[in-house]
Amino acid sequence: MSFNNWSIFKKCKNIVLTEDIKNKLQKYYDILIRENTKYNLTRIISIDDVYEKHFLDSLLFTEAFNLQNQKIADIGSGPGFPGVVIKIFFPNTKILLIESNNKKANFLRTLIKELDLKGINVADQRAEDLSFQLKETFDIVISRAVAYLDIILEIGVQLLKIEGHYILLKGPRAEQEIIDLKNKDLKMGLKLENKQTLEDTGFGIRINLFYKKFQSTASIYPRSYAQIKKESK
Ligand SMILES: C[S@@+](CC[C@H](N)C(=O)[O-])C[C@H]1O[C@@H](n2cnc3c(N)ncnc32)[C@H](O)[C@@H]1O
Repeated sequence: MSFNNWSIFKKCKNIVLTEDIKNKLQKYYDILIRENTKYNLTRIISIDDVYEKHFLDSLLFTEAFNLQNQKIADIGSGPGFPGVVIKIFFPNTKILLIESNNKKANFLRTLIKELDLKGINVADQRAEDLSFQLKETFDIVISRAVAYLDIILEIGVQLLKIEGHYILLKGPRAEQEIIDLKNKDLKMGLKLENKQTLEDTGFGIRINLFYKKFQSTASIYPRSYAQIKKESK
């Protein structure tokens, strides 16, 4: 099965859709469907839905943020969203996919190998456990659909360089999640700089949040996952 509705990518004005990219996306789709029964990766399987609700959705934040050659950590990549899609469209970025589920991490390794992607690696660990080993290493930390805002910010904050950006691809509850933070972002050295509200593509409105790290984060963060979760809404 092949995809034809390329006009949906016109929503992303700063991307160039080359034949190589089109071929890689097709291959990505084929591998995803082939491996889905084994790894339980996604409930979205129709080709049009995967391209729009996974591939395109992983890229829309680039309308509000300039991607070039940054070093990026994608926390909880699952089937590779957004990290693998970013790598396909922005090959000069350097990406670490952090995925705590071993099976999914194995899928990501297979995907990277079969797509012949370079400058992208997989860590099958919890992001918070990498905090001090990879402290202030990344220009960008990004995450889609992994945890409530107060939890995901604490889990990944130490990985981010000072002046780096934490980008959260969130759903319609984002506004409430910001309220529930109760300034925890500022306490950790993060400030909300921009908010991008996108039209509903079937999952409700997408709200992308752009935080900037204005100072080093105190070493009490991240606390144990149990403690973070206990305090969360
Ligand atoms: C709902 S899936 C979302 C996957 C993908 N980002 C997407 O948008 O489709 C959440 C993923 O995050 C992973 N995950 C959850 N907590 C994590 C953590 N602390 N560190 C690394 N991965 C985590 C889970 O194993 C799961 O694969």
